[in-house]
Parts: sequence; structure tokens; C-alpha cells
Amino acid sequence: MRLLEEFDFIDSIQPAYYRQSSVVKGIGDDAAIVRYTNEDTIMTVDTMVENVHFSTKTTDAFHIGYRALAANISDIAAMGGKPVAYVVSIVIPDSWSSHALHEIYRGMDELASTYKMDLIGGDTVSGKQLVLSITVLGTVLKGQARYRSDALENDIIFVTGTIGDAACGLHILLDESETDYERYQYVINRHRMPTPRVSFINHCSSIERMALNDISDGISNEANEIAKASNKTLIIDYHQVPSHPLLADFTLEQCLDWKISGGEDFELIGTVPANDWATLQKIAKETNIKITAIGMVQDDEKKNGTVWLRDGNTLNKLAKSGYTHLRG
Ligand SMILES: Nc1ncnc2c1ncn2[C@@H]1O[C@H](COP(=O)(O)OP(=O)(O)OP(=O)(O)O)[C@@H](O)[C@H]1O
Ligand SMILES: Cc1ncc(C[n+]2csc(CCOP(=O)(O)O)c2C)c(N)n1
Ligand SMILES: [Mg+2]
Ligand SMILES: [Mg+2]
Ligand SMILES: [Mg+2]
Repeated sequence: MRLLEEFDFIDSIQPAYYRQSSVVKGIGDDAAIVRYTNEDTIMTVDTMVENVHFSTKTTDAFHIGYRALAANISDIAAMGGKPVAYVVSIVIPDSWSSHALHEIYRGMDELASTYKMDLIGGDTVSGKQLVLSITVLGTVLKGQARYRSDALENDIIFVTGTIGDAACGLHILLDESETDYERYQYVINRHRMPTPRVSFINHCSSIERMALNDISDGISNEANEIAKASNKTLIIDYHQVPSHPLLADFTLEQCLDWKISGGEDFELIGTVPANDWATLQKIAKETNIKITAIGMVQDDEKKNGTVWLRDGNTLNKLAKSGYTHLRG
């Protein structure tokens, strides 16, 4: 790390004040203290590694921070909760300037401020590659968290937003022959600045049961996780999976890959009882979120734990084809 040594760096990222009254102790001691009385606590961690989750060729420092926090907040949304505070562990290579490091923190704070979240601690070490690991603390009303294991027979499977945008945006950024960035600004922004669906999910308290997962690795992975955790069979109609009109510029194979295996849209995939579908649509309209029914849950002893993709008259088993680390 150039220009700043560890403790000057920590001083320089310390917030001037805390937004949440639940923060009893933030940066400055051996650990942070947050105090609650009536809610369950949600904790989640996700890590972003240079050249795995981002490349400085395609992503500036501000967006590295923004995306990393968005990915973590998305997991809080996928549990049905509200994000409150975060701690950041950062591994910093020598080549990174203090300006770029502050840009990472500015990117995180841009998103944090919209949720009144506080940076309450972290850890700083030097190393060979930039690694940003964020732990987010969230809350949910006691006993009201949304689990992947809550799908039941005849539920409607839904997704928020459009699927495959972030993978398309990344493709544009990595394709050196592509120059029309203006045309693809929307999908590029979906890659750089994903919006976790916190507001929508926090308006769903009238819906008693909902299985939920967020889309980090692609719907083939996320739907399989719901099928497995719930021990049910998920049938998804490929043609119902919503995509942005810009994807029409690309081949059917590319669209299939981005929509099914792409990931990083940080939309939600879930299941609700058919009786609640009209209510869910109303909530989506009120919170300005697109939701689309993409299939049904079945209880079929021979198929439970698996996902099937309908394409016209054919039904094929949908294996996990999304992003997997440690491919073996
Ligand atoms: N190294 C680990 N040690 C302990 N638990 C882990 C580890 N890695 C993952 N888990 C746990 O496994 C479960 C699934 O984790 P996973 O990272 O696949 O979910 P996710 O964070 O929603 O997805 P993604 O990381 O793709 O955004 C979570 O309960 C997570 O806490
Ligand atoms: C430079 C660059 N190359 C490839 C990708 C694609 N990518 C990386 S990790 C991941 C899944 C989510 O990760 P995790 O499971 O760790 O949350 C995806 C789709 C990218 N974002 N940047
Ligand atoms: Mg994870
Ligand atoms: Mg998740
Ligand atoms: Mg993953």
C-alpha cells in the first residue's frame, strides 16, 4: 500500500458519525457492538477477489466497492431482512493508490447510505491481490426469515427483474471488439451497480410463506438450491424467464447461457402459494419492481430435489450450470 500506513488508512475511512442508533461501538476497539431487543440477527459474508469477481480492466475502484456490498446486501434481502451494518476485510497489494482505496470505500458508502447502514469495523492487511470480504449484519422480525427450504407443491415460482443482464454487461466490457458502450449502458450498469431487492421483500410481510434465494450464480444453481432444500421438484418454463430487450442483439445460445447460468443479477427467485400471487403482484407494483411467474413447484417423489426446464414441448433436467468455485 503506497502513501498511507495501516493505521492512517483506518483513521481515514472512519465514519464521522453512525446512522443507526443500534450501533453501540463502531470502529476503534477490538470488535464492534450492535444492540437489538426484538429482532433476529442475520449475518452473511461474501468475498470478492481481483480477476475472479472483478478486473481493473472492466471495473473501477468505486464499482468494486459498490458491487461487493450489493452482493452481500442481496443475501440479507434473500433472507427477508433489512441490512444494518457491515465490516470490511481488505487485502491490499502495493500497487493500489490510497485514492483508489478510498474510491472502494466511497462505492460501498454510496450504497450503504441508501439503507442507512454503518461501516462498523474491519481488518487491513497487505497481500498480492486485492481481496474484499464484507460481512453484513441485518435484522428480520423474530421467526419471519425466508428460507430456501419453504417451497411446497403447487407454489408459483417467480423472479424479480430481468435475468441475464449482468452477464451480458460483463460480456460487453470484456469484448475488446465492442465499442458501442452507449447502447449497452443499461446492462453495463446492471453489472457494475446491481440493486439488491430489499425494499420489495420488506413489503411482503403479509405473505406468510415464501421460499427465497438471490441470484448470484445463475438461476440454474439457485433453483436447484431451493429444490434440494425443500425436497420438491421445480418446473421452470424457459420462455417465461424475463430478459431485457437488449439481449435480442445476441444469439439464442448467448441468451440461454446468460439467463440460466449467468448470475450476478442479484435479483430474487422464490416460490409463493398460488393464492398469494395476486398480492405479490400488487406489492411488486407498489414498490416498482417487475415480477414474473416462471413455473410451478411439484411434489414428485422420483424427481424431488431437481429442477426441470420446459422449452416448448420438451422438458429437460436442469443441472447446476451456473458459476461454481473449486470446479475440481
Ligand atoms: N467456507 C465456509 N465456511 C462455512 N460456511 C460456508 C463457507 N462457504 C459457504 N458457507 C455457507 O454455505 C451456505 C451457502 O453459501 P453460498 O456462498 O453458496 O451462498 P450465497 O452467499 O447465497 O451465494 P454466493 O456466494 O454465490 O453469493 C451458506 O450458509 C454459507 O454461510
Ligand atoms: C472479471 C470477471 N470475470 C468473471 C466474472 C463472473 N463471475 C465471477 S464470480 C461469479 C459468481 C458469483 O460469485 P460468488 O459465488 O463468489 O458470489 C460470476 C458470475 C466477473 N464478475 N468478473
Ligand atoms: Mg456466499
Ligand atoms: Mg445468496
Ligand atoms: Mg456462489
